Amino acid sequence: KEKVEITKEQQALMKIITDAYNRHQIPQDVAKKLLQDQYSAEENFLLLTEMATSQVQVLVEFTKNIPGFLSLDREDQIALLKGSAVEAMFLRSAQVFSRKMPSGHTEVLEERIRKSGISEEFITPMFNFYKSIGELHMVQEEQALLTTVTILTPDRPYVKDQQAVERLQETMLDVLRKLCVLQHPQEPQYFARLLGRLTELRTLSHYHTEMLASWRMN
Ligand SMILES: O=C(Nc1ccccc1F)[C@H](C1CCCCC1)n1c(-c2ccc(Cl)cc2)nc2cc(F)c(F)cc21
Repeated sequence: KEKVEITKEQQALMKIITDAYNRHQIPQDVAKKLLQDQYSAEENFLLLTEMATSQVQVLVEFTKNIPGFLSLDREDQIALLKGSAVEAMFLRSAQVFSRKMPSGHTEVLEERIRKSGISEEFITPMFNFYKSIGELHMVQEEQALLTTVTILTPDRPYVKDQQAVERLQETMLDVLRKLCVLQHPQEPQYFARLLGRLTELRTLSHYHTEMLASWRMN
């Protein structure tokens, strides 16, 4: 049984990324807003556009703290941000949904989202994803690293130097793999499950344009 050990520099890398991830949170808490009031489909659509816009700004600030990201070709940095923005937003939504809340709050939140204006056909795949993320009970380091791995996806459209992105992603995947083994010793396939979520995330993100276009306005 090989002894898994996170090196000093991997520890430092994880701390930089996790601190940045926690620092660059969404200003106003969307879950709190949704729990406080019931909004019309139009108001919900507006709220979504506001949240998604602020999320992109948060993502740009966050990526500046990923060691090596700013050394990538400038145009590739933009291609990575554009290519991962929707996935990062669904990943953040899933993490918001999976947060521990007082009993009954998650059910109200789910109901408000179901009734927000999203068309029926997307509700099930979306909540299946949110629940599969919730079941992982990720620690914040894993959440931060998973978002980082998502951003550093080499095969995004228009990325020129895919090798450079691949090297960075490999670095993050190595830390994430070790962290998973150490955090979930009783579940050797945990890391594989985690990466499997990224496939589900990509599929969900393909629906994004249609989800917006089919928003049920009264
Ligand atoms: O604000 C949102 N997500 C979000 C965006 C950026 C940062 C953080 C976020 F949570 C929207 C709201 C918007 C207002 C109407 C209800 C859904 N949202 C989604 C979501 C995201 C995108 C599509 Cl196309 C359909 C639903 N899933 C959510 C799950 C939650 F637990 C949650 F609290 C909010 C959620």
